[in-house]
Amino acid sequence: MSETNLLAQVAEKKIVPVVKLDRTSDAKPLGEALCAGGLPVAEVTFRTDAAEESIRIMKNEFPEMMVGAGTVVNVEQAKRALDAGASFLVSPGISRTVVEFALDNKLPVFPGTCTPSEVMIAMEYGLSLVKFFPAEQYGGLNTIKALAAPFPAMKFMPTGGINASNILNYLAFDRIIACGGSWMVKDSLINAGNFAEITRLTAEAIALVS
Ligand SMILES: O=C(O)C(=O)C[C@H](O)[C@H](O)COP(=O)(O)O
Repeated sequence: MSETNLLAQVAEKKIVPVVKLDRTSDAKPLGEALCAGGLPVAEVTFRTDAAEESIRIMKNEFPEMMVGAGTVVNVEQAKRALDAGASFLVSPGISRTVVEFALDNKLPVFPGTCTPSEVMIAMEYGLSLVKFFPAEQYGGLNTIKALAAPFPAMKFMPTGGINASNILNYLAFDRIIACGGSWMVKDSLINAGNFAEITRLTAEAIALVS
């Protein structure tokens, strides 16, 4: 998928569920739960060893899903994400080697930023969307508004501490195209196999932002 199409899809959905999977066997039911809730999107974080295979499983089982890799902190993980079929990469911070690998492989990449210098590094690479992480802890919407002002072409995807009670505040700012978050896909729900609750929270989140 081209970066333009991917950005359009992310902007349409407005939410990117950030997932941590301990077991690859949860990948299929989680994909099902997200699709059933109306949000066929997942950022599967490389915080666990299950990430690579889970991305592969979700892409195979649900070809319509937009499955990206999160917490990509080095090129080795970026390669594994590409090999598994990830549609995009997200990092908690900005790594030049990860961004260069993504650009060389035409894989959309959304690095984490929270300072003007980091946004400027993203701009040097021609990126048009960055993650703002950790959003709530770094001052939330007020900080994003101040940070966005000098960079009129840059769009932001805040992540960290966002949930059903504050997402609408973020999305009301037109430079924020989507928010990342784990509130509808909490580890505790996944590990308990409570996929019905994941579908319910996902549907609730989609209804909220629609
Ligand atoms: O691992 C990464 O690369 C991250 O960026 C961390 C996740 O984005 C946040 O953990 C999600 O934040 P919560 O919605 O507050 O759970």
